[in-house]
Order: sequence, then structure tokens, then C-alpha cells
Amino acid sequence: MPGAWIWVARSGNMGRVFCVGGNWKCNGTKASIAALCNDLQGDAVDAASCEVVCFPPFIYGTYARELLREDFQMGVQNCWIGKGGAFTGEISADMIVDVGFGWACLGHSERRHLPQIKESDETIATKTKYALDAGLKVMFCIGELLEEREAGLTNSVNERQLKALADIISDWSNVVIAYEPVWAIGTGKVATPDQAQETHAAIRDWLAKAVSTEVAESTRILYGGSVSASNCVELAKKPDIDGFLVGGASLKKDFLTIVDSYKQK
Ligand SMILES: O=C(CO)COP(=O)(O)O
Repeated sequence: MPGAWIWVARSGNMGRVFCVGGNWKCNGTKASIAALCNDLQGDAVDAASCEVVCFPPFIYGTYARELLREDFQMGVQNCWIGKGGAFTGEISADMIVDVGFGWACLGHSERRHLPQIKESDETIATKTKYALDAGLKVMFCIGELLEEREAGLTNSVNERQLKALADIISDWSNVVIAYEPVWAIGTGKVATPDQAQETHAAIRDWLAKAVSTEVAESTRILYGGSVSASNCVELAKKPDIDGFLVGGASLKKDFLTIVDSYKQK
């Protein structure tokens, strides 16, 4: 019916499937993961409307896969920059694919900024390209520090981080962007829905200019940073917010409430 078609066209959503990631970071024990997987049992998520991915620590990946509900996908929080070999302590994208995991979360601000890690834009982009070529989907994290936001640099920081990737890939179909303002991560200071929407729209505009309108319209942009059961619905209603990357609340039953916010789109 024509009315319905016009609504879809105006929404500008281009069929982007809502996506929620749970980044467990460096947390968990066998006992706590078993309890969490039990708490996360629930009615199956409609796969055509929402995709859910959990990112446990590497060492618990296989264990978590056995316990986690089947409609939640699994990913890793990092991977090596290229093919495997004499790289002590590293895990390659090919190995991650081999054990059956579909996703990598790359470019997280903790890996960009912690002085013990300090991954550069180029390192993250190169890793992402290798992971994509190996067959993984990538949750590509970007975002500004508090001082950068205060200096009015939010969009230029996001664009610089994205440009490093745009310079070396052309196929964006397996990339999901996670915008995580660093000042909102683990602080309880969530970006307001308007602040998040404004930045997501700027990211989409940049993709349209620097990559293509098709990529801009089809690429999902998730918000991350103190997402909770109480703020997720207002954020999810914003047109350019296509889901969430969740830290602390992904370790609690609240994660299910956040996943359910896809019903508000
Ligand atoms: O870093 C995050 C997800 O990757 C966000 O963490 P919090 O949800 O704990 O703020």
C-alpha cells in the first residue's frame, strides 16, 4: 500500500536490522558466566528485527557458547592484525572463524587509549580489514574523549577514526559502527538521545560524502556508553540509532530489557 511505502522511505532506515552487542570486557568466572547465561534465557528474539552478539573474554568463549542461548551470536573483543604465525599470545581472525565465532569488536576506546595498549587508527583499520577478509563481521568502535568533545572536535575525531578504515576497505556490508563517546563509558554519564542522534547523523553524513550514500543508509550505527534498562528506549527511538554496544549492563539480566528496545523502532 502506497502509504506504508512512503513511511519506509521517509524513515530513512533502509531496513537496517537493530543490533545489540554485549561487551563483557575482562570480566567473568566460570561460575558468573554460567549464572549470566542462565539469567539471559528468554523468549527468542525476532531475527529479522534484531541481532544480538555477546563478546566474552577469549578464554571463556567456547564455554560461554555452550551455555548461552542459541539466538545470541558470539564474538571476540580483539584479534591479531594479520595471519597467524610466530606471534606469541595472539589469536588470529582465521582461528576465530575456525572455532565458529562470527564477530570481532575492534577499535574499542580501551584499546585505543589505555597506555598499556595504545592501538593506533591504522592498526585498528588494518586489523579490521584482515578480520573482514577472514570472514568476520566487525563492530568497529569510534568515539571522542571528553576534552575532544569540549574542544568541539567530536565529529573530526570520529571522521579521522573512520577515514583510516575507509582508506583501505570498500565493502562495508559486514561493518557495524559503534559510536562510544569515551566520557560516557562506564561513567553513568550517558549521552542524551539528542546528543547521540546528532553525532550519529553526522557519522552517516560523513559516510555519504566519503564512501557512498548506499553505505551511509545501510550501515548500522550503534550507540555505546552507560546504556541501561532505563535509558535504552528513548535512545532507541532516535532515527539514526540502530542499536547499542553495552558494557556493564550486559553482565546483568537488564541486558534483556536493552535487547527488547528493538520493539520501539
Ligand atoms: O564500553 C562500552 C561497551 O563497549 C560501554 O560500557 P558501559 O556500558 O559500561 O558504559
